[in-house]
Amino acid sequence: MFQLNGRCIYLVGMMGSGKSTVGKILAEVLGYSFFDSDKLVEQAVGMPSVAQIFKVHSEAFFRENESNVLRDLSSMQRLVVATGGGAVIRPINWNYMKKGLSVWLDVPVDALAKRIAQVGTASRPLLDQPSDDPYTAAFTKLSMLAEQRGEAYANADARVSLEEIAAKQGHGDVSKLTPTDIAIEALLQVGNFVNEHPTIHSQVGDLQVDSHSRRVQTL
Ligand SMILES: Nc1ncnc2c1ncn2[C@@H]1O[C@H](COP(=O)(O)OP(=O)(O)O)[C@@H](O)[C@H]1O
Ligand SMILES: O=C(O)C1=C[C@@H](OP(=O)(O)O)[C@@H](O)[C@H](O)C1
Ligand SMILES: [Mg+2]
Repeated sequence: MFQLNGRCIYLVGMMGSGKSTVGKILAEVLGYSFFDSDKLVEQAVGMPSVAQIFKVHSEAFFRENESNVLRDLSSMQRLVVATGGGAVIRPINWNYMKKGLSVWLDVPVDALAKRIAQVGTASRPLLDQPSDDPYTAAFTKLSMLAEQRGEAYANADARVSLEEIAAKQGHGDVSKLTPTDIAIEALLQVGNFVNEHPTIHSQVGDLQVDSHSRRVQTL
């Protein structure tokens, strides 16, 4: 059982880790609104895709707009925000995200590359290497990024490790985990963090997570 007091939840993690997919489920369960920061940057810039923003402008231009979006969101309440995978590399973004709670979706690189190969790399400009097949392109670049960014993701308040969930479920296969399994673990980890870092307590709005019955109840 824990209470969020309307604090926003920011999902961080590598491309393909499921931030956008799991974020929508979390928002629904919590009665929060969902925002995808990539979509908000597209709207702010007036372009239809992140890929086009990278192409017409630059990664630096995208990062500047990404920070502006996170700054604007940080003054709001009751949001689940799926950040872009690179949001963690700018310290200023942590100033914004620390106004709420951050959750790292920690997914093995091989699983990330398999997911991305299924949908293609076109929408993720950093992975789009036309000379390679999509799995190899994604795996090679993601391995490098994971190495560079590992410590930045570890700044998050809570970590959801797919390897740990799969081990708990007794099969060790992360590809069997559904977005719902991951959302439930995220709620449990957020609950642990909130309970270990108590703020002023009130009974109304407390959340009770029961991972066996898969129920989340607002008291
Ligand atoms: N638990 C999961 N199992 C299998 N595929 C998933 C899972 N979560 C997300 N995906 C798929 O992986 C891809 C990347 O997910 P997405 O939510 O867009 O990640 P992110 O926003 O972190 O880049 C999407 O095609 C999505 O449908
Ligand atoms: O990791 C990154 O640097 C990026 C991740 C993307 O978002 P997703 O993590 O939702 O794919 C998007 O912001 C952009 O292509 C850059
Ligand atoms: Mg996304």
